[in-house]
This record gives sequence, structure tokens and C-alpha cells, in this order.
Amino acid sequence: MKRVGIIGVGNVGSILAYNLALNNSCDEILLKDIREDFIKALSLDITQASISNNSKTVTKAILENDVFKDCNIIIITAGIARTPSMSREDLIIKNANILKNILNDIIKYNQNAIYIIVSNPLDAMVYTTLKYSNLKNNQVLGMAGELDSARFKYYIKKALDFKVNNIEAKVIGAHSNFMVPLVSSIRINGKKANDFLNKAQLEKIIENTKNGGANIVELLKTGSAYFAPATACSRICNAILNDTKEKFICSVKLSNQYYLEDAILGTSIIVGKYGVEKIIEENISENELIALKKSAISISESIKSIDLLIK
Ligand SMILES: NC(=O)c1ccc[n+]([C@@H]2O[C@H](COP(=O)([O-])OP(=O)(O)OC[C@H]3O[C@@H](n4cnc5c(N)ncnc54)[C@H](O)[C@@H]3O)[C@@H](O)[C@H]2O)c1
Repeated sequence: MKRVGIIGVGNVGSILAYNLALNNSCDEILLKDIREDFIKALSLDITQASISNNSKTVTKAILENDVFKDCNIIIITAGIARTPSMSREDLIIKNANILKNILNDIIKYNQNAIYIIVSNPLDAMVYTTLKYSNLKNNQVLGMAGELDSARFKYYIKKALDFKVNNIEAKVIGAHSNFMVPLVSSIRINGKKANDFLNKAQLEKIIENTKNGGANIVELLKTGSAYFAPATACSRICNAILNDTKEKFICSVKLSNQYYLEDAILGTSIIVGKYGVEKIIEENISENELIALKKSAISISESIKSIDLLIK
């Protein structure tokens, strides 16, 4: 029996549940939110969508935490989302408190699941999860690098008038303006970035990638992006459920990769049934390494406020 729990079923959580259900990814999806009637409605609607799509996945609304005991994966997307005037950092104390309370309620029933954190500020929430649980480092991963990389690829494709399909590109580091889009990682039809894009174009692509989330927030006015985040998250879930050992970029606790001991930030990892099965150090340029160090410092600064303000 494969079970996925989703705690916090707003925009990201509901699209994630829908995605997993339609694709027959697991036997059961358990939804929990402070909006109880809302998740009861969603569980009916999504299960009926499953049936319509010949998927066996059943989605259930959960009111008691002990039901999460058999989940293979627990995804936490609870919290408040950014509004146009807010940075991800503004969210930190509010969402860290929400996350700490959820962990307090859930971990005692399930210490074996892989926990995927989505709530922002992402890297600080991964830290909060590790700090307020006894989960092992491999059990906790934050979803963001896959989303930022999708945005990086989008702006590369856009600069090339969407005429090229075969694009590889990675964004590592913090899920914030300190993210590190790796120009060294870009491959367009197997060739390096400089064969297709000049310096000014690359600088614009990097700037757009860093502002990718904020642009959507600005237009939506009432929240942040959800289709691309939910899609990235469902791909990670499928890798865990099917033990695929695929490569993803997720926020995890490093163990001296990039000379960064104990830092939490987005990096390439291999994902399987044990969660983070291997951390991969990409071959990055010296400038990218400098940017990554700044990224790690920015995360450790935001983590300080959690240590100071969360009792
Ligand atoms: N990591 C990423 O790349 C990424 C991308 C998009 C959004 N996010 C973040 O994910 C979070 C969710 O985004 P969203 O767009 O789905 O927001 P949303 O407001 O639509 O959903 C949040 C949900 O959390 C619920 N909630 C609040 N407190 C709760 C609690 N104590 N227990 C259970 N549920 C609770 C709310 O009722 C709501 O349904 C936000 O923090 C957002 O910033 C992260």
C-alpha cells in the first residue's frame, strides 16, 4: 500500500494531490488542512477525477493525525503564501511556527516517512524541520531547485524563441534572490550556452530566473505560483514511491559538499525510497562557487531569526 500525506491543501497542495491522483501514483492520498470542509470537498472531487481517469488512487480528508502513521511520504505545504509586498523572508517566523506545530503533531506517529517541505522560506523551513524533529538528514528534502531550474530553462527557451527543445540547466543554492543559476550547467542540444547566447542575454536570463516567482506573485495578486511547484513536487514523490534513483535539485543538509559543512541549500541529489540517497557536487566555476557561498550565508542569516524567535 503506497500512501502520501499532504498537510496544507491550498493551491500547491491541491494541484499536487490532483496530479498524483490522476497519474495513479499511489493507493491513497491523505489531505489535512485547517479548512476541514474544504478538504472534504477536495477529497470527493479528486477521487471522482481519479475514477474518471481510470486511476485507483483514493483521496481522503483526514481530521486525526494518527492516520498519517503509514504514509511513505508526508508533504508539508501548510503556511501562508507571499503577497506582492512580501519577500519570502517576511514569511519566516509565521511559517516556522506553523511548521513546528505540525511537526509536533505528526512526527510522533510517523518517523519513517520521507518529509518533503514546500512552505517558504524554503531553506529555513527545511532547517526548522530538522531542528524540531529527530528525522535523519536523508528523510528531509525541500522542493524548490527543480522549480527554479524549470524557470531557468523557460527563460533560456524564451530567449531562443522556443525553437530549441533539448535544454539542460540547473539552479542550485537558496530559494531566494541568492539562488545560483549555473551557466556552466547549460546545455542546448548538447552544446554550451556560449554557442547560442551572448553575455547580455545570459545576464537577462539569470535576472528573470531570480524574479521568476515574484513576477507570478505580482500578476496573481493573491498568492504565488502553484502549477509548476506542484508538478516538480509530484515528480519527486514519484521518484520516492518508485525508488527511481533520479537526479533532482532539492534543499538538503550538506555534509561538506562545496566546502560547506552543515549548510542547508539546494543541490543536486539522487532520490529514491530512502529520500536523499546521495548528494552530488556539480562541477561549478569559481564565480559560481563564490555565489553559492553567499547563498549559504544568506540562509544561515535567516536561520538565526528562527533560533532567536521560535521558542
Ligand atoms: N518551495 C517552493 O518552490 C514553493 C512554491 C510555491 C509556494 N511555496 C510555498 O508553499 C506554501 C503554500 O503555498 P500555496 O500557494 O499552496 O498557499 P495557500 O495559501 O493556497 O495554501 C496554504 C494552505 O495551508 C493551510 N494551512 C495554514 N495553516 C495550517 C496548519 N496549521 N495546518 C494545516 N494547514 C494549514 C491553509 O489553510 C491553506 O489551505 C507557502 O508557504 C508558499 O510560499 C513554495
